[in-house]
Amino acid sequence: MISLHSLTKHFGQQVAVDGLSLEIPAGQIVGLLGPNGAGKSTTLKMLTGMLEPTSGTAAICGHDLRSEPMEVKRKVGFVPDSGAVFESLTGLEYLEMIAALYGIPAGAARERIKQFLAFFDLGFDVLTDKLLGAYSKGMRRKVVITAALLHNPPVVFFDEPLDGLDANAAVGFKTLIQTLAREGRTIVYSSHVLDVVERVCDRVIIIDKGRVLVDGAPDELVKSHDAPSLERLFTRLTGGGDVEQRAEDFAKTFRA
Ligand SMILES: Nc1ncnc2c1ncn2[C@@H]1O[C@H](COP(=O)(O)OP(=O)(O)OP(=O)(O)O)[C@@H](O)[C@H]1O
Repeated sequence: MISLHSLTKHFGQQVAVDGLSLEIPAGQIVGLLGPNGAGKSTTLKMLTGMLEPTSGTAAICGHDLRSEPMEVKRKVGFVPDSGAVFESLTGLEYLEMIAALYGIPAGAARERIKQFLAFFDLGFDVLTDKLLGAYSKGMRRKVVITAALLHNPPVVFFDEPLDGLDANAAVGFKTLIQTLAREGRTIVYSSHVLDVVERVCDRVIIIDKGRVLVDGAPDELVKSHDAPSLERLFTRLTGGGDVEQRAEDFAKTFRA
């Protein structure tokens, strides 16, 4: 469903993504993890057509990123970590604009938007009474998630999707993505919240400096590395093994 072939991105001298090659089949929820600056967002931006690779390529549902960029965009939904939206539109104006870009008829789009509102337990007026710039962070995130899923894409990329969602919305969201995957959609989920990743994802890929460190089912990775949890495995692999000791030592420097 998603194939990466030596996907690479340089920013000047810096190598952000270093020859990633991966196969992700339909119906899988893949957690893409890595420390700050590892290359996660850059990878997702290339896979959604927002950044051009320096070399290598990828295919989504058989469509090549470079030669069929519009087909790729039709097949993917993306919730970026920035949560950026057009702040001078209302939520409804924004979602109707997104629906029009994907060629969804106005009536069908309105019905679908109402289903998302019901899922998030929101009234229709929240989409009409304010500009997006005045929305709370969680409300904006709900609109961005709706926008990413409105055209019913077979592949969805989430970059830190729970950021700003309240506990109820987060629980509903986790169930939603697990159900979407069971129905054959492919989900790539990038997050720093490792206990959620451990519970939700079928497969975890940890990258650092743009390269894959480990790739496998979370429980198997934890077992094969003899680690107590995914969080511990992550810190061990990414140079954070002594983080607690360093935090303790640093805290002592605050003593009067
Ligand atoms: N537009 C850009 N111009 C220059 N360098 C960039 C740009 N975008 C990303 N980088 C660099 O590429 C590297 C990878 O960044 P990226 O945002 O992909 O990391 P990340 O794994 O998503 O990190 P985080 O967990 O902090 O969000 C970083 O060193 C970053 O500074």
